[in-house]
Amino acid sequence: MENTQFQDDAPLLKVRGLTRSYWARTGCAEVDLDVWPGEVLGIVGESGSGKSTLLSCLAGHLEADAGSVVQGGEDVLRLPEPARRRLMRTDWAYIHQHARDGLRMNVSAGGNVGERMMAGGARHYGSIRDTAADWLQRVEIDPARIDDRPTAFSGGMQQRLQIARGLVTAPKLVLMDEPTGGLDVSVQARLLDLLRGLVRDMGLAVILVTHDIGVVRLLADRLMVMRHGRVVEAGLTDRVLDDPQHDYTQLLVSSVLPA
Ligand SMILES: Nc1ncnc2c1ncn2[C@@H]1O[C@H](COP(=O)(O)OP(=O)(O)OP(=O)(O)O)[C@@H](O)[C@H]1O
Repeated sequence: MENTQFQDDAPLLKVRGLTRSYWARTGCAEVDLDVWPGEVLGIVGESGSGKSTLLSCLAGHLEADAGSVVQGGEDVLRLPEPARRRLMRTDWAYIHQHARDGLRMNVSAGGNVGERMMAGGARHYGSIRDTAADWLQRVEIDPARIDDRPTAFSGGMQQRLQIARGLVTAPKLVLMDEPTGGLDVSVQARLLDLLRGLVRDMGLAVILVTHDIGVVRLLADRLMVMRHGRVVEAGLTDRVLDDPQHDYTQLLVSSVLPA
């Protein structure tokens, strides 16, 4: 008989030994991490520390050289391509730094959200449109703009639309790559507030890559610090930021390192 107690206590995602090189250069090396349901794991490090390589391997945008990424007893890295794509369209979401990488710019705002619902099996046009309108409202976009294309939106609106598109299927896991990067400071603050509310309300598990300590302080429950492709320190966010153990983390926290 299966041990349900154990299953309830199991991490949502278990990553072991994830490694990816670019010829002789290390992208990320032997990364281990667990993500628990409903928690935000922040990954920080200076430019070139391997954050994007790690996230890209998890998302399947990049092939790992070694390691495993286990969800529900299955190694996601070894899924056949169609199953992997299905996972990314339904149970997982990826929020790109640049909204245009995660949106279809020549499709209406409602179409962008509806398309993802349809990939998850929704078929009824009326309810898809209603849900899309609800989601626009949820991310503070006027639902009257449902038929506008993202090209007519500001950068902040585009990012909020990308978030609506990603979250409409209530994914189990959201991978975020610098979700507030490249936006004005005031727009960033509003977006962070919105993200924090959505993460809390939906109980989302998130892996959040950023070089911005302020972003992880606000959003992340736990933190992992990377350097030269390896994890140098990990722990509860407050502990890592307020009492960093590793010299590199101390430098990072005191913002001496370049972004
Ligand atoms: N396509 C590539 N070809 C060769 N080397 C690469 C490539 N992409 C990344 N690298 C190297 O891998 C290492 C990790 O880079 P990565 O982009 O993952 O770091 P990062 O922490 O995400 O940096 P950033 O914050 O600037 O995006 C760096 O040494 C980088 O030069």
